[in-house]
Amino acid sequence: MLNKEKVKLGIAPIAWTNDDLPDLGKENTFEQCVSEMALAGFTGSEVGNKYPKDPEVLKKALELRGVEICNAWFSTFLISKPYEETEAEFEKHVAFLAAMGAKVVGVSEQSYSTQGIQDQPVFEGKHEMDDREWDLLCTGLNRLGKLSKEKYGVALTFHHHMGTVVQSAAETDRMMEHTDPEYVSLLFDSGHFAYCGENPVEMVTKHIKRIKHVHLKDIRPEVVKKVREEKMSFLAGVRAGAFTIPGDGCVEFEPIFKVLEDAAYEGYMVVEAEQDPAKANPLEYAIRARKFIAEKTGL
Ligand SMILES: O=C1C[C@@H](O)[C@H](O)[C@@H](O)C1=O
Ligand SMILES: [Co+2]
Repeated sequence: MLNKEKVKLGIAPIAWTNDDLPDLGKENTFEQCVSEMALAGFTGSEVGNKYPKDPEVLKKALELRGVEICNAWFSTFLISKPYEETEAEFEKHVAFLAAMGAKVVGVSEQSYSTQGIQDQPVFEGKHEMDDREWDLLCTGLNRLGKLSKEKYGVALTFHHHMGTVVQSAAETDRMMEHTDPEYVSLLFDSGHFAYCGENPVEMVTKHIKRIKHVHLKDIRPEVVKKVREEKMSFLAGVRAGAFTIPGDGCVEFEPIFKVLEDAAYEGYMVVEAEQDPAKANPLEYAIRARKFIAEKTGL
């Protein structure tokens, strides 16, 4: 059994309103989103664009609903911009998270990322880093992680992601190997490994000692096949329903939960399933996801 005191459950606002595709869920308000998260039985949330920027205002709205902020995405540009530029933005972001009481920050290297490019097939043309870029990335992550840990008590967790320089198992392994475990941990996202054809169970097993945040994301394999065959972009795939809640796709979650349980994982598991809210009612899917987690883990 996963330890109820140590493992908390969150859900990402991206199922209600998608910051990368603002027309998806534009009618859904911040209040509806966080109220429905609470109603479905989640106590943690990540941060969306509609969330109040003032930490006190946000805290009050969340406390009323028994929800807290557990993480927020941060895009780094360590291999394409001067380190200082990324650090200045990162520090503001981490200060906000620390004020909200979050324990981790989820970082993704977005230099040359194809994730937001509408007409770029997600399975083609991804940037491959050379040795110099690998060094810039890993050195930069260590520096950012040291800053967030030592100044704010927030752990840097790295999010591997489709269309980015760290997408595959080999790229994730290399990033982990060349960063300092003191300062850089992994944000394990089951959906992104499954999407690019990697085995999420192998990846969670290999990196469990350094995983400090988990995204529970599932994929619809028939949609991902279509994305590959029809050379669709990442965002076109999202619209078509490539992602869904855990238990609704082909990812095997039982062995993933078992690895987390055996390692006495402590931290958040966050349901993250961006899809069109007009087709997949966010409250309904949140309730289904919560039920699935309860059935499989006892949480
Ligand atoms: O953690 C994530 C944040 C999103 O913005 C992203 O595109 C999604 O796929 C994801 O895993
Ligand atoms: Co994710």
